[in-house]
Amino acid sequence: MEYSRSIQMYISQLVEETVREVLGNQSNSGETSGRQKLIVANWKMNMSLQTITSFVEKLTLAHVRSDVVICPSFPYLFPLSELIQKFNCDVELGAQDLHWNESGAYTGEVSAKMLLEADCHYVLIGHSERRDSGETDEMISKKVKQAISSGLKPILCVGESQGQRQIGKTAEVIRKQVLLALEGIEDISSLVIAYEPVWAIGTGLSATPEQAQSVHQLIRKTIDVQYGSISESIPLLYGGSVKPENASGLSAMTDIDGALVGGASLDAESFAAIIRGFERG
Ligand SMILES: O=C[C@H](O)COP(=O)(O)O
Repeated sequence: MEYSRSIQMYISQLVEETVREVLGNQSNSGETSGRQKLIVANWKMNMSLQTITSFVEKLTLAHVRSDVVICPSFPYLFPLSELIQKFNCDVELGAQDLHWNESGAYTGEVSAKMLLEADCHYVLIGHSERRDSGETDEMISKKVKQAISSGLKPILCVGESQGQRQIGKTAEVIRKQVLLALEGIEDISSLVIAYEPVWAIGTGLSATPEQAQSVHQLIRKTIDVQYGSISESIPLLYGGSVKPENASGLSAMTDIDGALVGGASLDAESFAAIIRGFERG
């Protein structure tokens, strides 16, 4: 009797060790990070007053569980905020940009204070479409500082071009973009980073989960070297042709904590399907 109990204990110990070993080896999938999934819609210069109403209504009915943020064009922030309250929709608002100064003679710009008044909690900074229009790393860094000091959560966008990837410069470009954007910033507890390879944006050509994971790992490592263990709590989103079909594959990667979705976020059903994909992954 005693003998069979110790065999049983030995077997269950062995099973436990094997399970631990298998899980330990699955560094790229299935591991629980403890980070809540965050799915962000970047509507860019799209939608209308009419379409945002039906969008919020449909998204509310989809009853998604993840943290969801919608970043509309500036004029839609206030009506969207009202719709979110009206339908009791569990999403937060983000802006697509901000200025680094508090106020002044900056025609066409929007301040952090104005975004907070419009009920924004997040703000995209350094999107490649803005970098393309002349936004420099220095401007991006000032915007990140302004967002953090004002109480907005910056979603810092980084990503390499196709040419940079082809000549093997991806790691160098990403590390540089991250470090320059965070130069002189001590408190990064509210930071979110989105990895968006430029060649995957709006092209239908998404990075594979493995390609994205390897850059996300590099970003986390870069933050770790500079800031230590807080790197483990920074949400890292992937963006670039995210669709319902590739969401769960991306989400299964250890360092992919959510998505920044462009085109596929314009339709409430496809956006909800992406959110569900991330919840499954
Ligand atoms: O901000 C979103 C990204 O630019 C991705 O856009 P996309 O999903 O249309 O490729």
